[in-house]
Amino acid sequence: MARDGASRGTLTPDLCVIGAGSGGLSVAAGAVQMGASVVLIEAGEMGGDCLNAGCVPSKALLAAAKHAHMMGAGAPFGVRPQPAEVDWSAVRAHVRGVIDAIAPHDSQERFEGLGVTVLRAFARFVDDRTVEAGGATVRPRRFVIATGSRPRVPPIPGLAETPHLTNETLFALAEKPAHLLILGGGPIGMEMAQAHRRLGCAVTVLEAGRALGREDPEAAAVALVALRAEGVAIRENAKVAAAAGGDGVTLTLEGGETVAGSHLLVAVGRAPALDGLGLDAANIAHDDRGVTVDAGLRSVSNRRVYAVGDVAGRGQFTHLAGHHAGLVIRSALFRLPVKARGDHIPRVTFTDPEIAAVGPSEAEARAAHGDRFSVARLDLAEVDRARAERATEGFAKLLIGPGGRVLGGTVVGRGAGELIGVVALAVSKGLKAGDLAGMVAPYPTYGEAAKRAAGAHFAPKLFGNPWVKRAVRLLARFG
Ligand SMILES: Cc1cc2nc3c(=O)[nH]c(=O)nc-3n(C[C@H](O)[C@H](O)[C@H](O)COP(=O)(O)OP(=O)(O)OC[C@H]3O[C@@H](n4cnc5c(N)ncnc54)[C@H](O)[C@@H]3O)c2cc1C
Ligand SMILES: NC(=O)c1ccc[n+]([C@@H]2O[C@H](COP(=O)([O-])OP(=O)(O)OC[C@H]3O[C@@H](n4cnc5c(N)ncnc54)[C@H](O)[C@@H]3O)[C@@H](O)[C@H]2O)c1
Repeated sequence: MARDGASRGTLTPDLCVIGAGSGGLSVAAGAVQMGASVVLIEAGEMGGDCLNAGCVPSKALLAAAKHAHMMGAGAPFGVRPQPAEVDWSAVRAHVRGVIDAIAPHDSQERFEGLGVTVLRAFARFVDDRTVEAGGATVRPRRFVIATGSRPRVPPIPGLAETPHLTNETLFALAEKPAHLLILGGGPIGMEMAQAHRRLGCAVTVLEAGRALGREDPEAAAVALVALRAEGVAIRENAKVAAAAGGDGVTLTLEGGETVAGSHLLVAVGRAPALDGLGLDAANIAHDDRGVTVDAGLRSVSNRRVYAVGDVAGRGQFTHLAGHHAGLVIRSALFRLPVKARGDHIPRVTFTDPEIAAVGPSEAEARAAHGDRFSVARLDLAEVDRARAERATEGFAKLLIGPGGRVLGGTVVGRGAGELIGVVALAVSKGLKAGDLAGMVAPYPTYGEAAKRAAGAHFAPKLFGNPWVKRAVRLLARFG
């Protein structure tokens, strides 16, 4: 079967999906299995950013780093610690091996086996209903743009000419950085800072504002204390004015101070991948967040077109792209009305301790609900499993709105990413604090934290309440 578009002529499928990353693959797999004809166009590697240069390699690298860290951290458990010896090329092979193990699931062969026509070429709109890719012309009933995002490189004088890494090159780096400078203290910057530090690199993060600035500030503080204690140098409010190469990299801060390192990773956010796609030829409105879509993820200016994932401008997560895919399938194939909500989409930053959240920030919830809003929280120091594992730093915090409804929450600590699932379910289904408090969580698990945080919401009403005490005494008289 041809792997580019050259021999295919004009194709007229139900759906043409542009981009075979998290969003595009989910749309294509779902749609073809429901009977739609699908053309999927991918210019680069099948699997997109998540598999090749994002979630998968970053979490695999963090896993290796965690092992190295644990070897040096046995003392409190009565286990003699050993300094870890890191074999950088073996760590690389581990990361590659994890990608290779997942790749078949996203492969051209698997999708062709499902009945999808896969074109390995760069797609470009030539008019409002036609895309060209390689030698093929595609005129589908509907388009789904799923082209993702690319790393943003800020216009710092000298940076373009200075050798620097991004997520696209970091995981293939052959040599171990002696001193990794990281521009940007968001999720990519902080996850990679901890991974490299634990694998034996010196690491300095230069963040223009507040590190982990999108997280709950109290939760971010817990993670930042841990990272600093491990030796990650984190410089906040650090404005880089110039960059220069040579023997390594030198960054000059506003004010003149210089910071030097062996390598530089740029992780200052993402830009939608729309270059060369020909959106203007197709009357597809777009801005610097991505394709301009309505609540149903449909282009506001070309109704044949949907956008999903990073390029839809509503957040950058694999699970969000997957969620978008489900909505678009419902809309494009079954013509059902759909509305993309954001309030129930969880987010996790995989530092150790992890930070996980869903719903609005505490400040947003307070502004929206005033007196009818409250916070219920539990410190992990009160959870027996956390005590047993000496992982007591952190907390679970629930945001509770009118009528006891769970609006969202934040968990910071070991396993926070697993714990947030139940809070996300509560938000998505409109559950109340009483529902979470009534859940039976197995003992001893971190899962108790969400239940007991919800319980803390009721404790003053139940335990400090003279009416409750009076009722109990009264009922006791009846034997
Ligand atoms: C370092 C890093 C770590 C991350 N970790 C996590 C995490 O732990 N959890 C999480 O949920 N998210 C994480 N993300 C975010 C996640 O990777 C993205 O949100 C997700 O990949 C978005 O999926 P997508 O389908 O929108 O785009 P992508 O996966 O980027 O796929 C887009 C595809 O479109 C192709 N393409 C682009 N233009 C064209 C064109 N004109 N023609 C044909 N093909 C084209 C590209 O080659 C690419 O394969 C991470 C991202 C990074 C960078
Ligand atoms: N665990 C996850 O789910 C995960 C992990 C990594 C990435 N991602 C996704 O990828 C997205 C992109 O991550 P990111 O960390 O690149 O971006 P980000 O936008 O989340 O964070 C970028 C950080 O860089 C800082 N910054 C911007 N310009 C700067 C400059 N010139 N100098 C110094 N600092 C500067 C910002 O203040 C911000 O703190 C995330 O928002 C997230 O959606 C998710």
